[in-house]
Amino acid sequence: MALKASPIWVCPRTPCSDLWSRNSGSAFNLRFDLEKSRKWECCCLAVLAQRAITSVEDEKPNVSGVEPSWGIERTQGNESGGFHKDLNLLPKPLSANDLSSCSKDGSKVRVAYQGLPGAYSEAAALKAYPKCETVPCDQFEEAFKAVELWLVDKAVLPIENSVGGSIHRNYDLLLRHRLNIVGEVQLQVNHCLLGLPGVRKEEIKNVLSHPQALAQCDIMLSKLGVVRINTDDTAGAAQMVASTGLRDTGAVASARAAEIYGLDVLAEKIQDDDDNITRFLVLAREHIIPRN
Ligand SMILES: O=C(O)C(=O)Cc1ccccc1
Repeated sequence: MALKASPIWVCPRTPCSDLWSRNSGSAFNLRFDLEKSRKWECCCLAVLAQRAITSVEDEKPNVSGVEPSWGIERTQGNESGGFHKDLNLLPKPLSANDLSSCSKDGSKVRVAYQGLPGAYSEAAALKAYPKCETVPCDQFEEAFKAVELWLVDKAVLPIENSVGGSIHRNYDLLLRHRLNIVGEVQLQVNHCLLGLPGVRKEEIKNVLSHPQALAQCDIMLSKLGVVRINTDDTAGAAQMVASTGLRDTGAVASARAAEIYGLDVLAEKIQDDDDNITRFLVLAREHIIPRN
């Protein structure tokens, strides 16, 4: 059974669905984003133009002075007239430092993710861009669309887990959309059993969570003999426990979700495998162009 999180926003971050709703604030958002996208395009063009100028200026005429010799310098005093490559002009490999928290126009990067505040995907977004504005979306599909429509700069998508393996549905999404993979984040996932304040874990009869999270905590949940109920994301499960006020219902989610939704952590690190790592992809409209 898939439950849907009720739309109670505890955290003041902008939910993705709000970005294209018809209220006046969102219309402003959209105008603002279009304006930003224009600025961004101008900025990109300026960068490309600058690169073109730099490349031309860097060009040293070869012997005939006709053909360009970009990236290649004549060796001084080399009688045979051989050439060597200037290694500084070769593209440098990309590194995690290439994930800047600022977009090209200097504004904060906005990163869409599926779920509510406190979801692991949000943690992944913040790991990739520590100062970013995270934008929660109901579904992955919406996170993709938010990038395609220039409402946000990036999206994060869980793609595989060290225990559960590939998340096939998300590979399908990558094929259906034309976004580029511009980075990856690996997140150590420590699941907690959450419940209403004052509840003991023995009182829990039902546990809500994302199917991956429930599967990763199979041993603990079997020991407790609870009924498992699927939700869209782990933070949504925590929010549901908090909003329904059911004392016999718990959630598998992060310690941060417990904090956000005012729940108690009844048990920590309840995943079967201690080394539970999820790999997330960072997606964007633009390609990464290795810098020179
Ligand atoms: O539901 C979440 O919090 C997610 O981000 C998806 C997920 C679920 C379980 C492990 C890692 C990511």
